[in-house]
Amino acid sequence: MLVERLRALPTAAVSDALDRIGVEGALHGLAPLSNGFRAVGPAFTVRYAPVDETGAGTVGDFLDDVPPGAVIVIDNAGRTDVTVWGGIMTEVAAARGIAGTVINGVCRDVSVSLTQNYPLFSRGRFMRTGKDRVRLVAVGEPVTVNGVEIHVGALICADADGVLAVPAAEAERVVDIAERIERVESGIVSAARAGGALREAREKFGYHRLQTRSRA
Ligand SMILES: O=C([O-])CC(=O)C(=O)O
Ligand SMILES: [Mg+2]
Repeated sequence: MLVERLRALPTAAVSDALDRIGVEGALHGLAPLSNGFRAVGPAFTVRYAPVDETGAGTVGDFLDDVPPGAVIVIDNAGRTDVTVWGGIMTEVAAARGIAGTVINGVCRDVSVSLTQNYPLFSRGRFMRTGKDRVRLVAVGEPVTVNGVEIHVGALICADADGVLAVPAAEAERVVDIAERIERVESGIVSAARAGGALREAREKFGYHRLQTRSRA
């Protein structure tokens, strides 16, 4: 299954595979709260906006609608001054088998995520709540993070290096290419460890052009 194959791949190889087919999927500026965090699964998208004149707004009630195995992608327009995720949400998401949460913004109650080993990826951490400050404006609609459009069902792949969104229609091709890149890179390391020159191993295996755009 595609999600399982993706789970075995580092984001670095998947990113190179996206480069190779000319698709933008890397979400610049997002990082895990802990280097051990890894999350792979179909995106469940959510978007927030600042509260309007009614002042009514809150954080997180959509969680009851998220299926197990999904990766929640929250777009709060990159805001770092108010949270859109916290400890209660972490506890509930972890208990329900949600694969992780990616936030174009910040979260709080970080220690709960670390204790629960629940994978969170964000622009950072901050304690001031989004309650009364943001309102949910879309669930299940495409969101755009740093120019990358993410649709529901795009495969999210996140690890210590950061977060990628792979469009569902390209996922099989991307996984095939990324697996090949991993095999080639292993071959280079083996050849260099066996005493060969790194320069020669890279040349022989075509390292410099693994990620180069190709129509083949
Ligand atoms: O206000 C928030 O960011 C939500 C929060 O603390 C929680 O879910 O525990
Ligand atoms: Mg809290």
